Amino acid sequence: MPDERPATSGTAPADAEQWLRGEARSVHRHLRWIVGCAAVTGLLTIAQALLLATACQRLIMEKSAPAAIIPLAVLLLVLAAGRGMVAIVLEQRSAAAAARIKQSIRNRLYRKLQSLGPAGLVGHESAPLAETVTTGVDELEPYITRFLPQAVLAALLPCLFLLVVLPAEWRAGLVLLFSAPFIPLFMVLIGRGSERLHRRLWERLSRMAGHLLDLVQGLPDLLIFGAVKHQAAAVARISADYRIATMAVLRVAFLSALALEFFATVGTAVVAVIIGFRLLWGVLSLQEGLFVLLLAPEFYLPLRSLGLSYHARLQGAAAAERIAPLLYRPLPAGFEGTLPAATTPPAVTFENVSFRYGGSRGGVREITLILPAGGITALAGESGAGKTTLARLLAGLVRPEAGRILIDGRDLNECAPASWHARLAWVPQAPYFTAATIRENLLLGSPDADEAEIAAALEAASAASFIARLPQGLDTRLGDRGAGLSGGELKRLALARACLRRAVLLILDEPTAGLDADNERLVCQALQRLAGKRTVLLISHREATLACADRVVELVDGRIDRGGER
Ligand SMILES: Nc1ncnc2c1ncn2[C@@H]1O[C@H](COP(=O)(O)OP(=O)(O)OP(=O)(O)O)[C@@H](O)[C@H]1O
Repeated sequence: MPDERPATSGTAPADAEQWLRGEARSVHRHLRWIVGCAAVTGLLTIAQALLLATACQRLIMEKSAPAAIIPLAVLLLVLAAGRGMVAIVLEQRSAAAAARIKQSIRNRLYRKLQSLGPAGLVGHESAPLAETVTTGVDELEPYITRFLPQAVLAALLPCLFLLVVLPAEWRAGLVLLFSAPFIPLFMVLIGRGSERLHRRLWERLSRMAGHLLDLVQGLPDLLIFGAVKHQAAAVARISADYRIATMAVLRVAFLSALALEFFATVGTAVVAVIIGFRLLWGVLSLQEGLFVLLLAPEFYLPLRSLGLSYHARLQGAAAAERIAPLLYRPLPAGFEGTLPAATTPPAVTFENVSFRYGGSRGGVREITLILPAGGITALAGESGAGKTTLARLLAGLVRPEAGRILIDGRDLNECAPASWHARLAWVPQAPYFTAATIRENLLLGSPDADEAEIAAALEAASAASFIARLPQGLDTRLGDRGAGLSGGELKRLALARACLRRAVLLILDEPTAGLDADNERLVCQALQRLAGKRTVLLISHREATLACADRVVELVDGRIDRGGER
């Protein structure tokens, strides 16, 4: 069931692990089952030890016939089966709790990323973000399915065992009582060092993921430039870094397992020696001695398992440290406002707008410009002059550092990106296409469009003719990033997609790049038909395209060149 909770807001928790435990509380029904299973496991273990000790007492000390202990043996088998079933329920409940928590966190993360949009995610690279939403959320699972149940078992079972061992043989009970704290103590001491290692492991993993993504996307260029060997060496280096970081984490995990085994073994051995002497001196019955001896390893087992799952704790805590700040990342001020739905084209005013990438590079400066409602305003200028930046500012993909953009007099800064995006359509320089059919790609921004609307949009973007030539027409499947069509055809498809959207503002970045003169003329005619009902911002280097605009504004080095206006 989808999580209907709002994308997380408020102040970020100081301790990410505390946040994760808070999340676990949302599945308290499952957690109660886990605690119940832990208690039942403890009671069944005690009963098993008692039955086994009684059976041995009767067989060895009281020389009973084997047939006399058959009921005890049957009961033992029933208890063993009971323990197995409780273990299955425990596992099922922990897995169900983990699935619920993961689904809820993932939903909220997606919605948070959507609310933040590109403007709110400036400074975040996409590969680590994708890693956080996918692998990062998965890494919470061992924390919930292994560490949390083990922590409950480790808190409950040893106390339960001590309660029955102390009255039976208090000396052995004291050995258990005083040796037990060493296990969590060493677990924490060793674990502290490995927290840093876990963080380093994650950094290496995201670096490797980002590098591999770049590599796969740029493979054709790398092949042509003959840089594959060099890149292969870089991949080998990054993978080696990751391997070294993984080995360091595993070394600590093995070391901690060794320390835990050592204390548990020494503790059990001391209990065995005490019981041995007390049996020898005849002050303890075989039944009592065996009962205590059987419970000694069971006493350490939950503590040892907790120690072993400490690795899962660190892994989950490291993942929570990446997820919680993202979930609680504040929306930029004013992002919550919504623009009312509009059917008329807006008038847009740039008032002294400045933006520089990273606060220092490129961008635009002190732009004052009016895009009249329903008109076509074109931006011209040399490469790097700031045209795309202005389009990105208008689309709300980046926010002005100074100045304001007014939509029908309303500051764009005060509006949630989603309500603004619902009003616009845009054709970027490199439009996004996914591995799906042409129809699915066309319907990306307007899922309800019917056949007649699709046909009209394709006609307007002069895309109908080339689609008609494809054997499967609109049902032709495209590859990744639109593979299967030429650059010019993809441009026309992107334009058709923009026409299809019932938007009141169109932003077109080089819509005619890659088109021949005939198609360019057709697209310009279509644009003129679209204007009137839409405000259009058109970016182009081509004179024939610029000619269809009502007004051409020239950008030079990030500023408007008033002398170049046409
Ligand atoms: N992501 C970025 N990080 C840093 N600087 C950038 C970034 N994107 C663009 N710039 C810089 O901002 C300036 C304006 O870039 P912009 O893409 O707006 O130019 P443009 O006029 O659209 O160029 P073109 O016609 O080549 O597309 C350039 O100097 C560019 O180097």
